[in-house]
Amino acid sequence: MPQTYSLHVHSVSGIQWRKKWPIAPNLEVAINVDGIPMAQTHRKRDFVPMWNSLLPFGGPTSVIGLQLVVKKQQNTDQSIVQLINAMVDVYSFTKDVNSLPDIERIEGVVSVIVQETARCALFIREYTAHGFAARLVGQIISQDTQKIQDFMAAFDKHKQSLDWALGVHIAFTINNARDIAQCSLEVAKDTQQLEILKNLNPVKMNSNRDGCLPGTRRDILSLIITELTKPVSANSQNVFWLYGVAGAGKSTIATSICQTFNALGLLGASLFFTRSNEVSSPSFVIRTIAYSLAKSNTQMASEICLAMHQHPHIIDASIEDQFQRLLLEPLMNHARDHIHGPTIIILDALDECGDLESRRRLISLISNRFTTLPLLRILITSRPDLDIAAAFRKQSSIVKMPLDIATPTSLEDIRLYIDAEMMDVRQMHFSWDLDPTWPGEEKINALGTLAAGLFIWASTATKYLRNAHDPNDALDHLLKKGSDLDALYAVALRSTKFWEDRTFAERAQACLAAVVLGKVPMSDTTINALLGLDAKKILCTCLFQAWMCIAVSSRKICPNTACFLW
Ligand SMILES: Nc1ncnc2c1ncn2[C@@H]1O[C@H](COP(=O)(O)OP(=O)(O)OP(=O)(O)O)[C@@H](O)[C@H]1O
Repeated sequence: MPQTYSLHVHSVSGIQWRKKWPIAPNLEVAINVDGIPMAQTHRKRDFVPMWNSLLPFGGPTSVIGLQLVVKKQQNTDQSIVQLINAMVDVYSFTKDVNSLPDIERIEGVVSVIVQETARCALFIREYTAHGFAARLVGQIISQDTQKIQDFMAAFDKHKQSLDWALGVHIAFTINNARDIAQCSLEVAKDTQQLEILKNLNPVKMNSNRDGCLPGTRRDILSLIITELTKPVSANSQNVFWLYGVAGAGKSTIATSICQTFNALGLLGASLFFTRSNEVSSPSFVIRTIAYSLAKSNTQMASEICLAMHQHPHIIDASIEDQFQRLLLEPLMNHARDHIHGPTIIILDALDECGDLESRRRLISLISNRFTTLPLLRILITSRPDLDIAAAFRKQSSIVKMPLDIATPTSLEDIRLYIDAEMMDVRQMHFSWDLDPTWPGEEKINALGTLAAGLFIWASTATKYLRNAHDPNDALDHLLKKGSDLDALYAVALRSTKFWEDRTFAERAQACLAAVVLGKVPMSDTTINALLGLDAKKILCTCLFQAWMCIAVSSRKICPNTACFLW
């Protein structure tokens, strides 16, 4: 089956092939550098200049740059120098790029090599930024020597695979090579250990989602990857909070980050909470992270099994105890003997994990204690719900990353998304014989304006068009009707659960109606007067998202929206 590939280059994390849209008649290659589209081709001869153009970002140039730095700083550390030479050696094939027989033949091997390069580069960065003084006196920890040897063996094997792939046929060595590449991050194979670990009773959350459309979210993805891969030093921040309104695209960004680090073998755990799912409970969080970490690293598996042996009732203990015994202590023991690249933990949609009451202690644990965890970098996404925002905002060691829907880049991302989705709509409705440029730039822009930076609106609108009988009619209807965000606002407002308080609901109803009918302006003073001080905070929280959307897009709220609430 012909397939499309895009080659993503991150200046910090290396290169990554991503399979996308298995519909192209030919192999199609798109190159993005740090998310910025550079080129796209169907033909091999176009691939050569593209490949050359990315060398400064992820190819030999940066590897050689790294070599110089390390050599200068650390003449005595021959093992690392040898490792870097092995990396450079593997890239020597790029000189022969003109003689490549066929991209398809080598894509698998190249994919593995670039992933391995990224992991190796992260290891070297960590290595050079960590415990440098100790190595100046010639000390190198035995585990690190082993790790360097593993990397070198893997590069050697990749080089052989590449020669083979170039000379013989399609590179099905990928599986074999990938096995070797992952040898330093072996899963816990010991069946006895696995049996013990199962007692953690972890939950499985569906992470089978699509990440960002290539070309979208490049700024924020690049920023997050850069932050997550910074070498850890004693005072560096390791918890990152990406927050934004409902439907802004947070989970999709988290999915892309998850896929990137999973491909690099650096993902420790990922939990995607959903409100409707009973396993999205705060009580499962710590033990599920511990289980995933153990599965991704044999030494951590041993440490956690030991902790479970020493504390047989840990599963029934408080989450604070679980944090101490199953995460903090094992990680501390592990960190003492190993230098690591980052291990990434992703907690997506924290606002959907339990409710205000049940997650109170988890939020406190995250804001006060997660920052002390060695080795881990933790990415958290959520709406800015009051409890989460209050706890995280006051904690200076948590990095706050707002996902602003009103920026020109967000609006452009949505436009890109609508454009790509329209291609699908055209293909789906081929019987209408739509023009290849349908629906045209003007209508795409109009849809983008209506979406006002909200991906959820754009995705709902394009779903509606896909399912419509006559897409032309449906599109005109949609454009005439304006942005029917009522349903979306209703979900956002209702999800706050404050509506169960009858007094509050009645007051808010009156307040909202007055604002909607234009009797009073929407201002803090009005809200104060109508709801009283106590309710002000609540109102700020629960209407924040919806009203912010309206303010951004300069649209008026429709009275029907309010009707959904009571
Ligand atoms: N960069 C993107 N590329 C393609 N689709 C996207 C992108 N961002 C968001 N979407 C689509 O928009 C919809 C909403 O996005 P998402 O669920 O990530 O928002 P959210 O901010 O996590 O919302 P909530 O707070 O309600 O959980 C999804 O259906 C997703 O497929």
